[in-house]
Amino acid sequence: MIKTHVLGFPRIGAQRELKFALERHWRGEIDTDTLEATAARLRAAHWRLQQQAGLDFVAVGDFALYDHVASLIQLFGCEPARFGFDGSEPPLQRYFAMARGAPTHAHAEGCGCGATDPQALEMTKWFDTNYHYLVPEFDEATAFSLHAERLLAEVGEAIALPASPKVVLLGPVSFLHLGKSKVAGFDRLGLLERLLPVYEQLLLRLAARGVTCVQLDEPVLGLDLDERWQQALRSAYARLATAEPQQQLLLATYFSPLQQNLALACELPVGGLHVDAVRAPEELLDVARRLPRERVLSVGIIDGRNVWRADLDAALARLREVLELRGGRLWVAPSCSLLHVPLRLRDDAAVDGELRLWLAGAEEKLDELRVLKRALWGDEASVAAELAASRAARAARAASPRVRRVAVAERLRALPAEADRRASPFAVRQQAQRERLQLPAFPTTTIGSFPQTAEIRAARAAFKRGELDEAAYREAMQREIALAVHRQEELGLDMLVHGEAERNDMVEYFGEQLDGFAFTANGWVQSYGSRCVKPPLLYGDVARPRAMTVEWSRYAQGLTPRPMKGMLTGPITILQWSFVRDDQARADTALQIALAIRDEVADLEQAGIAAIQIDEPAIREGLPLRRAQWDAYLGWATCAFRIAASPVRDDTQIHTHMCYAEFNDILPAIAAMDADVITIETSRSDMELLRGFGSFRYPNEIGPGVYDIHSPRVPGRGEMLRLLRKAAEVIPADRLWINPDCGLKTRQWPEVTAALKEMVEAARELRAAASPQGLAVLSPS
Ligand SMILES: CN1c2c(nc(N)[nH]c2=O)NC[C@@H]1CNc1ccc(C(=O)N[C@@H](CCC(=O)N[C@@H](CCC(=O)N[C@@H](CCC(=O)O)C(=O)O)C(=O)O)C(=O)O)cc1
Ligand SMILES: N[C@@H](CCS)C(=O)O
Ligand SMILES: [Zn+2]
Repeated sequence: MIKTHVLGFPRIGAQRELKFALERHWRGEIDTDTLEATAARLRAAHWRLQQQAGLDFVAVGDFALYDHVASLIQLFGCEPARFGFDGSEPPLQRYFAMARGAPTHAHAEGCGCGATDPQALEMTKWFDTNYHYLVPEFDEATAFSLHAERLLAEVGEAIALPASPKVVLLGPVSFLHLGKSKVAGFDRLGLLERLLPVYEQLLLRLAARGVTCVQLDEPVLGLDLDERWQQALRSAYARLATAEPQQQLLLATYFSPLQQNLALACELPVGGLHVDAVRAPEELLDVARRLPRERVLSVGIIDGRNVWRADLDAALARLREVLELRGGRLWVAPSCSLLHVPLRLRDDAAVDGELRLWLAGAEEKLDELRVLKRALWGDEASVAAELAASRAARAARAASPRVRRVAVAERLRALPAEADRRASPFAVRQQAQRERLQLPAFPTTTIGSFPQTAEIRAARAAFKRGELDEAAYREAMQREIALAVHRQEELGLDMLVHGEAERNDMVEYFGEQLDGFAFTANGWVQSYGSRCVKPPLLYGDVARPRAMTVEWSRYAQGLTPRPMKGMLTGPITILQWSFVRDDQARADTALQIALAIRDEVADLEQAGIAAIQIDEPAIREGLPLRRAQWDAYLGWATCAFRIAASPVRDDTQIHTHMCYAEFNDILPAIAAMDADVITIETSRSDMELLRGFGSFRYPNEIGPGVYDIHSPRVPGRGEMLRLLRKAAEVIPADRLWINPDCGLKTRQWPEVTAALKEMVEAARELRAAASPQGLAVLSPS
């Protein structure tokens, strides 16, 4: 029996209905019922799409108002004690308090309650994707209890449709693995025994509600697991297998090969196993042979991480091989949840007719599953037209003259060996840059963006609708830039930025201007909570037809005698946050982007810009999930960065910026990027992340973030000074810069000016404290 299903579906809505409803709710404009009604409408619409495509189940439990891991924290009753919930608060209020750090009661001015609002749960990247989940917090006191009302209500909605629900949950071992031990040395795996009974209760409740299939995602099977975590999987599933009454448990893995966990995954006593046959095609037949015959094998054959139309002939051939080995009990699915692709692409107004045919968003992928199922049922004739259309579209893409540019390949081939090296070592460059820039000790700067105000977005929306002409749009953006420059001068910042007003997004903006990229009108993908991104589509060889940022930077520099940092996004971040071609190695694509950025760097220097920042926040996120592949990736990724960064003179200062990262994993690679200055996100870790840079003796200059930009809270200079003193314990003071953690685009101007004022004051106090004895008083070296 061949069945089709999805592991999860996008939830934000084709017109971002969920985003707008959430933001209205947070502004107090709509109540909980109205928000919930929007969410229910979206779920029903998405289930209908799944039904229309003939899926055997609709996915339930994949929907979340903010994040599916945060939903599990509530489902399992392990909201961290630090939030101080007393049980009287409505669940949704607690949910958003955890997600956003919002106060549990509105502090009136001078309400005197003395409480500091708890910080939101930490956000971190979901494996190697651009989606952020909220990190569960565990300690010895963590207890679990079942709060299944919301999930059971969603199951009820699906049954009422009527549809057959398959409930999708993160499995117990991945849930613990993805969480964080809040106390040093606390072993969260020890909580498994407490957690499993709650999973058992849940399975019973779901069975009682008529749910016959539960998908338990254990993506940690794609990681290098030590024996303890492997053993945890064994004992967890041995126990869940005995839960009565049994429904079919489908264990799902994705994003990465199983490798040393393959035998384990095949042995676990569950009803079925889903594997990612896109990321690990080489393992499929091995799994098909090993998995006991009575179990379901779910083959993730449609790429859930990318937007290209599938090669259905190849997929059918693979699936038939599996069928031959196993007989029936074959399920067909996308490789992972479709959360990571836009809902619909084939009618996107911004994509030209030729390119549209090459694409498949979530809805189009459902259709591909429909075609595959019919063909596998032996009814290939009924889908012959669809198969032919798919074949023709793939062939057209492969043959399209838009994909290949001979000059790009030739330029890469001819690139001199020294193209990824600066002319002189850092010490020589540092001297030249100090002479040119004349900055004070502890120079202050920001990461690039200033608030993307409603006015900025409205002006851009009007420009895109054709209601504002190009000259008027340019003037509007120049006014914003002038405002940002003026405010920075008033604040007394040392190295200025133009504020990125003209950018819709730090990646999409470049995608819109580079050849080889297309962009969508509505290809939104959730990044976190209500925030979305529209990843550009990188379909062909990359070239830069003209300068992309120079005019804005030149304009901004013309407004001030202080140095203005040019602002670019690096090749790996552009690669990682775009939907990239699947017909050539990612490394080759990265090098092509690097050449385009290199030309922009050279043009900025030519325009008199003395410092150029090349952001690479996604370099850590792009790290393969298996350590054995790290060196190869880091080799080409750092090379791509250096190619972009190296065409400049010694006295042009190259900055890079990274946020979100467990930097310590990749310190040698960060050093190998050889940026003159790196700014990093460190404030939320209380500078602990910086220690690695200290012990590694990171050789160049560093700006450890001194305040968290994710919160509207304005930190005092005392807090910043404390962090800076901690930083100076590990980094020589003459190499320290002072800056926020990341860009300020999501913040409001009043918070920004207040926080930066404190930051500049902190720098002044530090300078005063450091003289006349010299900076050495602050520094260990
Ligand atoms: C640093 N981060 C980024 C990641 N990935 C990227 N591709 N870019 C990033 O910056 N990954 C990690 C983090 C994630 N962080 C964020 C932070 C903020 C957002 C965000 O605010 N997204 C916006 C959409 C941004 C955008 O594209 N804006 C466009 C369109 C704006 C829009 O919605 N226009 C309205 C009309 C507006 C009006 O009339 O007032 C419309 O079209 O209806 C623009 O500025 O032109 C979001 O709203 O979610 C994302 C990730
Ligand atoms: N220059 C970008 C970096 C974000 S990671 C910004 O400031 O928004
Ligand atoms: Zn950042």
